[in-house]
Amino acid sequence: MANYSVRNQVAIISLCSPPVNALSSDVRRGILDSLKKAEQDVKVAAIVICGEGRTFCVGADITEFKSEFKTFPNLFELVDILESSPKPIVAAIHGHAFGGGLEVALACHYRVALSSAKLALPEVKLGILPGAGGTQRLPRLIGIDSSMQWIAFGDEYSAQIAANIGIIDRIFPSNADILESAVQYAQSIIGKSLINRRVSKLPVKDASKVSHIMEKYKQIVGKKSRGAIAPMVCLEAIKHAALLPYVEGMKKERMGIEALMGSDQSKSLIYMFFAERQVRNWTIPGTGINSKNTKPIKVEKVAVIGLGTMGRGIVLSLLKAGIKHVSVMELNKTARENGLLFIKNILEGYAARGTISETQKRSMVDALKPVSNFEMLKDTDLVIEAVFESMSIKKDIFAKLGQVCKPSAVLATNTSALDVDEIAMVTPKPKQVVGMHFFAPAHVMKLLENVRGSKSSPQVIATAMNMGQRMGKVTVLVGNCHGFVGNRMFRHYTVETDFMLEEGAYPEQVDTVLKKFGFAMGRYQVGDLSGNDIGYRMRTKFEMTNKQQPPGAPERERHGVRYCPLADFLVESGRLGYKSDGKGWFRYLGKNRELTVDNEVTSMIDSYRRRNKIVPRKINGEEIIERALYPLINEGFKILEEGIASNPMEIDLILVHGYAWPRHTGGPMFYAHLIGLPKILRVIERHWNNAGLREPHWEPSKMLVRLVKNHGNPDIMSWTTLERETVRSAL
Ligand SMILES: CC/C=C\CC(=O)SCCNC(=O)CCNC(=O)[C@H](O)C(C)(C)COP(=O)(O)OP(=O)(O)OC[C@H]1O[C@@H](n2cnc3c(N)ncnc32)[C@H](O)[C@@H]1OP(=O)(O)O
Repeated sequence: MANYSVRNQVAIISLCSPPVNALSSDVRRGILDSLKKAEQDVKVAAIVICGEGRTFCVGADITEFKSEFKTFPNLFELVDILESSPKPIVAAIHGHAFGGGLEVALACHYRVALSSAKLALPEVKLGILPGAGGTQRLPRLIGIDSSMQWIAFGDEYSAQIAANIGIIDRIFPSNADILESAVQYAQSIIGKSLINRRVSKLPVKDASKVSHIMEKYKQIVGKKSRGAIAPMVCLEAIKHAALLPYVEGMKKERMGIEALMGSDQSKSLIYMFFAERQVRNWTIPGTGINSKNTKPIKVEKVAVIGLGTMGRGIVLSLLKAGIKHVSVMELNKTARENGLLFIKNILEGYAARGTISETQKRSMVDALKPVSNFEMLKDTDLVIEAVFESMSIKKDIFAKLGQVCKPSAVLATNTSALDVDEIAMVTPKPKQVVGMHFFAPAHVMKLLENVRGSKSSPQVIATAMNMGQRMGKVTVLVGNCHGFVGNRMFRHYTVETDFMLEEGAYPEQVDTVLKKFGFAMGRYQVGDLSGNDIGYRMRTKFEMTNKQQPPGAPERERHGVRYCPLADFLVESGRLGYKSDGKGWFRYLGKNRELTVDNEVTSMIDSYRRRNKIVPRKINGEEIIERALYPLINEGFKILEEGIASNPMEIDLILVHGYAWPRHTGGPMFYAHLIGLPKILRVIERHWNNAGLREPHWEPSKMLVRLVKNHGNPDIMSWTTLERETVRSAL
């Protein structure tokens, strides 16, 4: 709803829909009714629209998208009504003016804001476009170029930046009373002509350059938002602002939003939006323990052990989260010095770019406390171990931590696959131990996969979850198993793509198909970037690599299971990827490290096929997608079945934020839901029937089988409940 009052000739319409004043049908109706009152009241000479509570307005109510066009006034009707008001309207912005909220502001005749306010048209991130005149009004205020930048990427901007380019007319200090300031501002413009204040009537300044600007953004969008439809539709709509009169441009905008709203990509992105919020409410399956009934312990002092790539990133994440005491322990002198230098340089960079102030930078540097022995960690609240991935080294460290740390200290390991329970058992209090699996570089990557050991106490889990949220991470709680959720699922992707190389595909073909699907890089380029030796080291642990096999051992089999040694050959011939002189699955040439196909790799694959009498066959894009992605989805169902993840959203967040799975498909589980579970199962069963135990990753998940058998293609939100009911009724 919207509240209405009048103060000294100024009518105040305040949006009131906690927590973020989304423009639900009630709020839109409230604005319209209040506007009518203000227009009819002869004592009112100007109008202020503001938001109650913490924010101005975050835009359309996403939960009402299905009925957005049905109830009067919808948003695009409302903005035109506002702009045509004969009385001047001032938008008073604090907090956020996002999406439809900014579009309402653009329809007002003046916009004032607190310096702390943030503005954005982020609709593209929901797979739609600003459908309430945003694509037509913004170019008339700030030009085509800036509008494309704002709308096609949906990023937020400070009120000051918005003022610099002409969106905001007056900025007030962040501690000012926004309503009071806006009312005074409104009084100052009473009686002024509105002729140049109706944005839809203004010309687009750089309209003549539209084709050139459009080309520039098409290129950027093509690279940055691979496979996403909405950014291109946004660009098209903005182009129409330059080429058509406002009314015609609005028709095009409307066609754009009608095409996008309800599309699979938009559904996926909205699902992601809610998943990122839902995941804060963690739960331990089957126990009744959850974020609502468990409190974290207070964490003031944190320690990080190990200053390698992971440790450095974790320290930076802690500093950014405002932790005022971060002990860092690295016994290797060179690694310690390099690590500290790296951290300080990054902080310098943040300060130089204005991401943090000089004062903040100084206090972050002051918070760093290098320590040289375990004794010095005795009053630390949380220790995060980030040393080399070796069980014996980690056990050594945890045994020492168990002796010196206070009993309430939370002891976390940043392992990416090792058994958290085994590590915990060397301490006197295994319930204090938890996994905190960061992703490299930890100060950049948004994902934190927290691992609950079988003994981890609820309070310890709550502390790790809370710390992740303080660091601004998408923090997902998972159970303890080899590789946890992400690495466990992703392994099948690499295994199966390598099988396709054996059978007839080439790395460039596989990567092209995966990039078309939406991955920023294909499986083989990723291998080259992160280093093909990482997987090799892992396979070495299980004695699987080519070199470890005795003479005469079958080349394509390990422990009775199908195996492809091509990745081993690559590493054993020194092709680790970017870092080995630009040689990996591909060759990276020149200053820009241009990716090129390398005949040496092609020959290696060809001769391997000949040696093993494999007759290559044509593998099409559909097969590549199914075989690369469906085993991973199958594993996702096994993870749900085992209670390693509590719901599909958690799995999707992990794959999207940690493994660059394209966000606009909603993650593997949502993608499966869009494709339809019966089809997914059919393909999995076909492979399983052909390969059997030689390819165990194709063994269908029992949960998937049960869901399809009992419910066909149930809604993703009901999967875990239906599974629980089925299992319970079978007992
Ligand atoms: C014709 C179509 C025309 C226009 C289309 C649009 O306007 S589409 C909407 C465009 N706006 C957005 O995409 C903004 C989405 N919201 C955000 O990005 C963040 O909420 C924001 C504004 C940065 C604030 O972040 P903060 O961390 O402060 O809050 P949080 O995200 O936790 O949100 C609090 C609760 O509000 C719910 N919510 C937020 N935005 C909306 C929305 N637009 N519609 C409905 N609900 C919204 C959010 O889910 C949180 O709910 P909770 O139950 O507490 O988890």
